Amino acid sequence: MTTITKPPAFRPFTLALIQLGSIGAEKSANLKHAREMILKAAVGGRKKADLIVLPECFNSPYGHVHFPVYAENIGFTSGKPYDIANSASDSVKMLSSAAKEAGAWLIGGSIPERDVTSDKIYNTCTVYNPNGELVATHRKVHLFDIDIPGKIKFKESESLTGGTTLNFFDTDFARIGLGICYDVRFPEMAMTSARQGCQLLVYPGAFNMTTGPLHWELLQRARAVDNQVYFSMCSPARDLNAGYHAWGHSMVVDPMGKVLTEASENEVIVYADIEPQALQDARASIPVTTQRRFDVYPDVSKGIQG
Ligand SMILES: O=C(O)CCC(=O)C(=O)O
Repeated sequence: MTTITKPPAFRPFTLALIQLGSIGAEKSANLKHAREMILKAAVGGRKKADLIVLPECFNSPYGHVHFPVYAENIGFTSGKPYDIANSASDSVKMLSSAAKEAGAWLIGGSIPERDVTSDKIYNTCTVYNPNGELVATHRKVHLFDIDIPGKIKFKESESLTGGTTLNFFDTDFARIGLGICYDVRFPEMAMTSARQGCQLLVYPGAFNMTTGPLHWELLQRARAVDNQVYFSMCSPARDLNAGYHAWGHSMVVDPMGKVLTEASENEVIVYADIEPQALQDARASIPVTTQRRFDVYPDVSKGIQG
């Protein structure tokens, strides 16, 4: 059983979401554009961004046929130093050097990852500190397999495997929990991260034109209010010439469920100031975190991980 350490002191910081556009077939062009946008995001707000986020599947078109073609070997083991210079992943190398140049923490959206030992492919988020070190990864746990007749059918499990761990990382300003897109529909995951001390949960995502208008904001506000945490999802920009039409609307929600910032559907960088006081006020005024009745129902966050 892993012991969960005390989270770092929660301090004010600036979060930047890159709603990336122009994601095409050429991976090197996608990486070049993402790099330029990371450097732009670092300095483009009212204050310097402390944490920058890219969207789900930022280095390739979105679709199960593309994942095996664009998949890269990363080979990260949690808790062990990672040798960036000898990484087999061009995306990891770019993200590492961009985080270092930006001098900011970076949640590198997600990329298709091929695990060399098993040959399985995962939808994987990688995280970098301002020195460019790869400090955490998250493999999408819940695969996006849905079929809404006449609207959208998508089956990630045709080429991907679901991850088996929940993941967070510590910065000098907050503990941040990770998920990817469809993971947001499973409240147990966000609840577990919050109970492990995360003050902000970040899920790179790419909702669509059917579930986006109905559920994108609803789910984020629900997860924020359930857990009295900051919650954020970062989407690609909508491209009607692409095979998959992303909803866009990258957003940041505060612990009371208020939307602090929301993108349109175009390429844009949006910023939010994260204030610990808002989390403390929410928990003090509506004290659900101390009113839970584990004598009536079980604490499902126990025993999942930790
Ligand atoms: O849950 C949804 O409606 C969309 C999920 C999705 O697009 C994804 O997991 O990539």
